[in-house]
Amino acid sequence: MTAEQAPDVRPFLVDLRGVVDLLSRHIYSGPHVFLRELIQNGRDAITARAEHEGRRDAAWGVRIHPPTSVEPALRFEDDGVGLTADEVGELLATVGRSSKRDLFDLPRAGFLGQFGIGLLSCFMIADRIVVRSRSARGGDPVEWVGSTDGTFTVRVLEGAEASGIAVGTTVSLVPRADEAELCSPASLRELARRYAEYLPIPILLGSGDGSFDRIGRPAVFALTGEARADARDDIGGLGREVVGAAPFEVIELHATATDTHGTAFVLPFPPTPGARQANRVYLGGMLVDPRADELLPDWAFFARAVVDSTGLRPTASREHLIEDESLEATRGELGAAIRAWVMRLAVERPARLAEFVGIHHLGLKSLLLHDDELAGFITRWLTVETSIGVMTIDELVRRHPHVRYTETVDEFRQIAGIVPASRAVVNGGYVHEADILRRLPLLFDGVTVERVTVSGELDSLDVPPLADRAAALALESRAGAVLAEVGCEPSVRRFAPSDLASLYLADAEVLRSITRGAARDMTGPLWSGVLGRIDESPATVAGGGGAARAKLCLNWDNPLVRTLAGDVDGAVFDRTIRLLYVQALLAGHRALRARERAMLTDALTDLVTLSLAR
Ligand SMILES: Nc1ncnc2c1ncn2[C@@H]1O[C@H](COP(=O)(O)OP(=O)(O)OP(=O)(O)O)[C@@H](O)[C@H]1O
Repeated sequence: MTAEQAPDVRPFLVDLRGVVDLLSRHIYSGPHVFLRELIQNGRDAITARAEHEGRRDAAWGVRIHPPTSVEPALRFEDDGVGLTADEVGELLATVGRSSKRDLFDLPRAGFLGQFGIGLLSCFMIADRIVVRSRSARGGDPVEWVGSTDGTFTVRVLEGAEASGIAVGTTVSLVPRADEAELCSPASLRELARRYAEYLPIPILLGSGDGSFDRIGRPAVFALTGEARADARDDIGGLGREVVGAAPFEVIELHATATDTHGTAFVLPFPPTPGARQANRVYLGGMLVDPRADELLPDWAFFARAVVDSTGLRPTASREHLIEDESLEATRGELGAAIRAWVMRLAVERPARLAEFVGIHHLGLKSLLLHDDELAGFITRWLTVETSIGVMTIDELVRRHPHVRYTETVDEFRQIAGIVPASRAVVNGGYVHEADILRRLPLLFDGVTVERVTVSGELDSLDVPPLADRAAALALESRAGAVLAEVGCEPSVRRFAPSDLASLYLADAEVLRSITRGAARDMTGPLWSGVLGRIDESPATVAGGGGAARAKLCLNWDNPLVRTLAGDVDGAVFDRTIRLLYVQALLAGHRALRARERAMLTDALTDLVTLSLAR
């Protein structure tokens, strides 16, 4: 070939068997979608006929005839615009060719199809597709027969064969034995309902005796204005179906950007952790995605939406939405509607908002950290655990404008046991809790927050009265000698209730260091060395790990502790202190180390022996 010779331009050759395999295995989720594609083609053909004739007949629809013992083919009839002989060759026999794109190759408004592959999905259940059609534009009817081997025939029907064929199209296919179940009346009904129950055209399922069952119901979820108000009960009923229980609330949704209308149902229970949003999306009344999780913003985890749209775009499989600008804009508008509902609830029905927050508090907590405006409305209705009981943040800041909180659940448990009601402390140990508490000064005028620690609270406990100070100090030093072996330091204080003799208290870092110590005892030399170095590191020592020790807080108001401060026999004193130590550990839900278990057994045995000897 010389440089001047025109290149030999040739089209790609397509092996239809490969295309069918591609569609069935990699594009569509399964063979059942063939019915959706047929219904969609019928619906588009009716739209095209209405355009062509300038009128729409309400009776135009689609009729599905399930296979019978007499007639093994599934027949699918529509009253659409039909096809001429030329169109059949052009549109049905060319993979990827569609009449539903405009001059600029964009999807035509009002039409559901656009990719020019839908009809091929029928090859997933049958080896031959027979299409008979009469065009509304005139001419004789035509028959197109396509096979999985990639061949097709076209013939014009005349005379007796043509008589009785009305304007519209009939697709016939004999399902392969392995797909026969899919074409049973029950399965066809289920599929037609799933995909097309909201299509605004008659969809009739033949029962075999010439009668038809109409499938479909009004798309109440997409109604607006007065019609919506009239359909309140039906919308509530749909909500029960979607949510599995009566929805907490029903919110009207609109997104003008994509002509999307629908309803969000607020869950009456918290969603399971990690659950997807599962919103139902219809395009032009046909189901696209029953579990779309990209329709609403992530934060709207408490709602399940059902919407119908003409502006959102489906993927080629028509089973998902394309993540594009229009979906983003829609998400924004629908999110704004849900947010507006929350705000309205706060102003108009605060008690109901409190109920909502009570149900969804876990998820809402993470949301509030990122949304100041919502936080302003919702935070006060969140409940928190405090040392004087569970209460709303509203009540907390009214009773204690200076909010004292702990960073961990462990610290909270320890502190809650010793602080008086006037110095209530809030448990900030649950997920997001401390972050929310720290933001309270920004949300409420005059509120301040303070993080409290175990050692700080211990320091603020009352000391014994002046007259008893010497005896208390002597008790501390005598008990200190006993507890040195377990690295614990006694501290004599006064706290309620007085029948509580001792408390084991330790800051978070001290507890971590104790855990590392226990691990060191159990692991080999390598880990032992690593864990040891953590305790010796400057950061740990500075943080208290090296110097700070766990405290056994002895209650000066307790009669046993007072007795111990008196003239008690050395052996009895030692054993009693050890028992108080172990008892405090157990009461604080601390795991006993080997040496503490031994301490418990020995102390009990010794005390019993001593008392028997007397
Ligand atoms: N029942 C029908 N009546 C009239 N024309 C039809 C019918 N079914 C298919 N066609 C014509 O055949 C073309 C190809 O149909 P096909 O279902 O393969 O793709 P599509 O509907 O255009 O797009 P999609 O792949 O998105 O469904 C259609 O664009 C339409 O012009």
